[in-house]
Amino acid sequence: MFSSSVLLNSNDLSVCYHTAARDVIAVNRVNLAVSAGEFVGVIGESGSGKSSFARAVLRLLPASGTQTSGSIWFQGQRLDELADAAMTNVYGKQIGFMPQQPVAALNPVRSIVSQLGEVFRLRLGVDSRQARNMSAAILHKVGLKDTERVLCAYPHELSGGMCQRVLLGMAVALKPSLLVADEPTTAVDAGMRMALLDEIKRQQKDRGMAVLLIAHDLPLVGRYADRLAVMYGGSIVETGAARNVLSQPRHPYTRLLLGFDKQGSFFDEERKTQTGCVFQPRCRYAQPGCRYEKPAWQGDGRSGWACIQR
Ligand SMILES: Nc1ncnc2c1ncn2[C@@H]1O[C@H](COP(=O)(O)OP(=O)(O)OP(=O)(O)O)[C@@H](O)[C@H]1O
Repeated sequence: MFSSSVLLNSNDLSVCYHTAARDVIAVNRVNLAVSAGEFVGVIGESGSGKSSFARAVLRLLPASGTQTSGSIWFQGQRLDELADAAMTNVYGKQIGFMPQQPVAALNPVRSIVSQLGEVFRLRLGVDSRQARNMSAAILHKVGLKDTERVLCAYPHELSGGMCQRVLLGMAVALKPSLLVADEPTTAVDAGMRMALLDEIKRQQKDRGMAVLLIAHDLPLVGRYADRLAVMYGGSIVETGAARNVLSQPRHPYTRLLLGFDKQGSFFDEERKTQTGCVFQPRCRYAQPGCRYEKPAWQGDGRSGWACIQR
């Protein structure tokens, strides 16, 4: 179905959380492929399942979360069946990860050089002096100027944007072919948001690295991504080349996010329909059939949408 340049492929991937109150289907049969060197933005409001999808791909789901269907392929190997030791080797070297909360992701009682240098010491077996030099070089590459000060600093002595750049440096330090970034710009202000996305884009171009960026700001991420996948209620409702999705959104939810249509009611987990279209309770174009009929995907794996009305 996909060309040999496909790096990451999720087939029919589903994730469920088991809680005392009920089971939550966070990701519902998601198919998404990322090609080598491609920048894919996964977009949706809070609760749409973006982070659960990313964490399932990385096999970092919390104990209450289970992959209930599908498979995840990366460079020809099936990630969801890989032994833990083999998966450890994938982290950093093949897939870099930028988590959501920059300050929480860094150890507060260790300096940056200790944390960043460890990546080089443990994974490449270099000594402390080499690790320090490599750390300084990578900080410089991700746009941090005063590298000596940053190396000696503790996370609380840096701004949110600087911590994010440190995390970006850690994620790309071992030259992975894919960077997964989960809402990397949530903790920073608007100006810093664009600077950070500029930096991620630069890293993608310079290194020929693919990027899977999880975010909620569709117009903003659309400026950087080659392709967009729009998620709602655990499903991808539309995907396509960023310029096409932004200029001619097909799915009613994408139209809503881009301001083509007026705001409907907000997503309510309780109203998530199991049979019909997941967006139907909120859709201004909904017809009676939408409550019962699951919309078929119109298009192929690279581009398409799921709506019977449009
Ligand atoms: N650890 C968990 N236990 C139970 N339910 C969870 C857990 N994590 C997420 N969920 C539920 O799974 C669904 C998808 O959540 P997820 O965090 O993946 O969405 P998201 O689009 O990434 O949202 P956000 O942007 O707020 O992180 C939501 O209904 C959420 O409440």
